[in-house]
Amino acid sequence: MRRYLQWRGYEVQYVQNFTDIDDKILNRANAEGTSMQEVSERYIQAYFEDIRRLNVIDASDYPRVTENISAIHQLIQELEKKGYAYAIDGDVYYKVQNFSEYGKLSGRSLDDMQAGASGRVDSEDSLGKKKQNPFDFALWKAAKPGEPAWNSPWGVGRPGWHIECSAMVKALLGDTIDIHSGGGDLVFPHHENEIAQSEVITLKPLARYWMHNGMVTVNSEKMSKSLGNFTTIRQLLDRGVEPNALRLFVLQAHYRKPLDFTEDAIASAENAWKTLKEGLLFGYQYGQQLGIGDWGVGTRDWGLGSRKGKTNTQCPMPHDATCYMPGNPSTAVAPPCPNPYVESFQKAMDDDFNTPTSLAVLFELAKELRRQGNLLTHQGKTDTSSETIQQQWQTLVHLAQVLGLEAVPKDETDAKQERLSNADIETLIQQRQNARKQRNFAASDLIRDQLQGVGVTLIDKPDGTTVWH
Ligand SMILES: Nc1ncnc2c1ncn2[C@@H]1O[C@H](COP(=O)(O)OP(=O)(O)OP(=O)(O)O)[C@@H](O)[C@H]1O
Repeated sequence: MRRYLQWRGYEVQYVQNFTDIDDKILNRANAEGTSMQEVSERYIQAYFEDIRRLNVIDASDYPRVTENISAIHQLIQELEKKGYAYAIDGDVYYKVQNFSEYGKLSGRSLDDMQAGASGRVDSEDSLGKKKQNPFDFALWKAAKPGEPAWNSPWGVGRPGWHIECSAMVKALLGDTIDIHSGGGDLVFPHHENEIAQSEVITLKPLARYWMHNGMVTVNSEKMSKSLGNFTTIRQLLDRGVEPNALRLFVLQAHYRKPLDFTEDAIASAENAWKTLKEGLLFGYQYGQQLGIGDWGVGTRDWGLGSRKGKTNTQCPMPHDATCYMPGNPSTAVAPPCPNPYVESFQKAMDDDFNTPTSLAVLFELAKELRRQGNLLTHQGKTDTSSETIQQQWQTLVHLAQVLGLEAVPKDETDAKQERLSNADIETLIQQRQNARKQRNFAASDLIRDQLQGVGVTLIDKPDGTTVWH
């Protein structure tokens, strides 16, 4: 999302907060005999390690709750002053009844919710005596013995969960933010409560857009820590799943939809990445053969700066049009000129970040390049002009980069190693025939899959021979 907005010419300030204090962290620290800080720090570092392996750009800021206690105090005091909060026995609660718009994000009405929750007692108010309404929520909690705690106007305690986000948004970004994101499981009560806390103070919308991602599911159930049905990013990467394959796994579904995690889905994302990677490496493999040098490979200053109204004089295509200038280029490949692929990609992404459709554009290009590559390898020529192929490749590299998908050969020989001659293919087919005769199907499947991975499909004929394309 961030890369796309930058590519469209927006300046993006992206703040991502860490909840470094909550009941689960405290329980873990107690179980381990360590401190809350120690547990939080360990998982924050683990998070950075994993997310960077996935090629996710760092946020502009990573505020933590424990670093924003005074901003939290200030907000709670303002809420109290305006009659939206009340203190009782060292706790402070938000009075939902006083906010007439409570429930507007999730489409719930307080009256309906109250009817459905009569007699309900929750863990924040174990005796059911402190809250005036069961949907009032804690802004500040009196400290229990042994818990980390801060002095406050209401006594020693710690912040409730929801207030941290309102306080950090206000402190770091201002009254209204453009986009607020988060998991769909947070719409109620978390985001609803954020709105309630922020908007009665600022009298402005908290966010212009809410982007809620669908849940990753396992057998149609949410993948979660508490259910224990999770596989971590690290487990997947450590067993050899490529970061880009994981990206594809996520991007192939629209972000608002659920995403079912299965081994088959990961395997199919890995296959998809092989196809895309082949396309992304095309220029490094065939640029020389097509007689147009390295196509900008090695030049690292393409298109820096704003995309608006600038003509890229370095564009290798003979034309007058404005070339695309991504805000954050990290590849050494020249940007493409305007073309229907770029338009389709942009149209899909402008439609609430429709990544499945935008990926289809990438695969169309990758498959076309694979076709060209096969022709060049096996016939030594193609009917399509070098300029056209060059544009297709540059388009693919740049659009893929907008989705954080990148592939660069480790060294120049690397790419060539993946190139098989006709004789190589025939030899592999023969080896596969031998394996099949010996009923070693694991070996024969491996050869077929390896060939498929580089774009060579084998077709077994009824007469026992194998042809390929
Ligand atoms: N299965 C999931 N798919 C997508 N996002 C998720 C999923 N589970 C949690 N999130 C998001 O991750 C963030 C952290 O959530 P949280 O710590 O509550 O995880 P959790 O696994 O649901 O925890 P627990 O099971 O202990 O309640 C939230 O933004 C949440 O919306």
